[in-house]
Order: sequence, then structure tokens, then C-alpha cells
Amino acid sequence: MNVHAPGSPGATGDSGLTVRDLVVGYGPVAALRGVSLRVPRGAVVAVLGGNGAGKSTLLRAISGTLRFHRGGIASGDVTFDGERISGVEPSGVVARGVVQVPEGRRIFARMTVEENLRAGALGVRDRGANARARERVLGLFPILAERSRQRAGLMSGGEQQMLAIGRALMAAPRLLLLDEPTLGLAPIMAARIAETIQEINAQGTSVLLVEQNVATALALASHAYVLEVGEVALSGAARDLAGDDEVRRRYLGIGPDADGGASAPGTPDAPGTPDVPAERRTLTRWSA
Ligand SMILES: Nc1ncnc2c1ncn2[C@@H]1O[C@H](COP(=O)(O)OP(=O)(O)OP(=O)(O)O)[C@@H](O)[C@H]1O
Repeated sequence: MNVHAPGSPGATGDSGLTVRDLVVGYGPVAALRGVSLRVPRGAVVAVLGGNGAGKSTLLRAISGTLRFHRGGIASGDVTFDGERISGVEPSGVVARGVVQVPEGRRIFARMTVEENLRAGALGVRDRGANARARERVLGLFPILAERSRQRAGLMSGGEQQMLAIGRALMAAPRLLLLDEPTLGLAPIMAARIAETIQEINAQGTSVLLVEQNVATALALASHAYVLEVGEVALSGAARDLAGDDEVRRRYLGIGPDADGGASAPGTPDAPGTPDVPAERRTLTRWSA
């Protein structure tokens, strides 16, 4: 069993993303208290945790967007492929290959689908790269071609999520930061998004995935970190975490000691008789 707590970066070397001892605050509010993690090149890594654990803050610290939320890095650093990106402007982080899809999609609702996609490619000067990115996005999401002239705000939640991911891919990222991509989606649409994340990764893009849906995240990722009140409470190979009795009991509501829903909405009333499919259960606080 490789599950360990608290987590330290598992892999070594400079390729991919390395977050070291990151301390982040919003004024007096400490949101991250010494978080370290690795996303090796080519990997899908998941960050799990309940509301307020610091997941979005971590992504903002990586993408350089903390200041838009009146937050700041107090100490620690972030490197990507050996180059420091903490302290770099958001556009500079994008130019270095790291692109975030923020929570809540944040598409430009009044603009068309096509205009949204073009906005994602604003920093890309190379026409060939632009055309390749467009081809890739429309291959992944044919609906975006069909709806190219439609106002983005009129699409369904799942289609808007596709557009948000497609817009991010227009910048041809090497690392995609995804904040709760399945949140609020119908199960069939959430499954479709999960499949697409796999496909995007198979095409060579690394993914750092923030998710409250533990089952989905552990199925997609090779490695996962559990954040608890701004700290890494647990980390390890996704397979090990998914098989870990405590994770299964606390986060998935599975196993002989499942606590009957005291800490996890959707856990079965009686062990072994789940009333909600495991993939629909979400993470709640690690309240030992
Ligand atoms: N703009 C902000 N100003 C002040 N405090 C903030 C701000 N954004 C987040 N926080 C605080 O920082 C902590 C971490 O929040 P964060 O949004 O990163 O958590 P999260 O794990 O993404 O939760 P959620 O799933 O609810 O989005 C929380 O205590 C939150 O209240």
C-alpha cells in the first residue's frame, strides 16, 4: 500500500508540474498551508477534497489568477518543465503551456461558440498550430462545429462545459487545469466529459483534475491528493486510494464499516444496500 499522509511529491525530476510547499492566503485567511504535489508529464492527477479545502485556490496559484480573487502566494513555488511559473502573469503561464478551465465554466455567454473558441486562441500566433488546435477541438466536440454560430449562453450546461474545455484547448496546452468539470451535470453528460478527459490525455496533454466526485476522479487519474483544510491529508496511486478501506468508507460509502451517511451524503443507510450509485457520491469533509 503506497497511500501515505501527508503527501510529498512522489516523482522526482523537472518535467511536468511541481508545486513546492505552497502557502497561500486571502488577506488574513490561510487557504493553503504548505501544499506540495507533482503532475508528471503525460499524467492525469486528481485533487480531491470537500468544500473549502483549497482546491480552487491551488489551481489559481498555478495559473497565476490568485490576484483576481485578492489572494497571494506567501511562500513556496510552482515550476513547469523546470521553469518557475509562480509570480508569472496569467497570460505568461498560458504561453508556457498551462491553461485553466475555471470552475463554473465562465464561457462568454453573449458571444457565439466560434467567438469563444477564437478567444481561446488569442495568444497563438502560429496559424498552423491554430488550425491543428481547432481541428482537435472540433474532433473532440463535434457539437461545437454544429453550434458555431449559436450564442454560447443558450447551450446546455454540458455543452457549455465542452466549450470551456474546447476554448482552453485552443491555446494548445501541455497541461490542462480542470476545476470541477462534471459539477452540476447529468450523469450521462458527466460520463461523456470524463471520457473526453481521457481522450485529451491520450492525445498527449497532462491533466490536473479538481473533483468532488471521488469515483470519477480516481477512475481517471493515476495519482491523487486529498486536500483537507489547506493541507495534503493523503496522497497516493489512485488505484491504492480507491482500494484503501478508509477512503472507501469515508469517501465512497463502501465497505463493512461504512458509517451510514453520518459524514457522506448519499452513503447507504445500511451497508451493502447503496441507494445512490457510487459514481454519484461526492466527497465530504475528512472528519476523523
Ligand atoms: N476570494 C476569496 N477571499 C477570501 N477567502 C477565500 C476566497 N476564495 C476562497 N477563500 C477561502 O479559502 C479557502 C479555500 O477555498 P477554495 O475555494 O480554494 O476551496 P475549494 O476546495 O475549491 O472549495 P469549493 O469546492 O467549495 O470551491 C476557504 O476557506 C475559502 O473560504
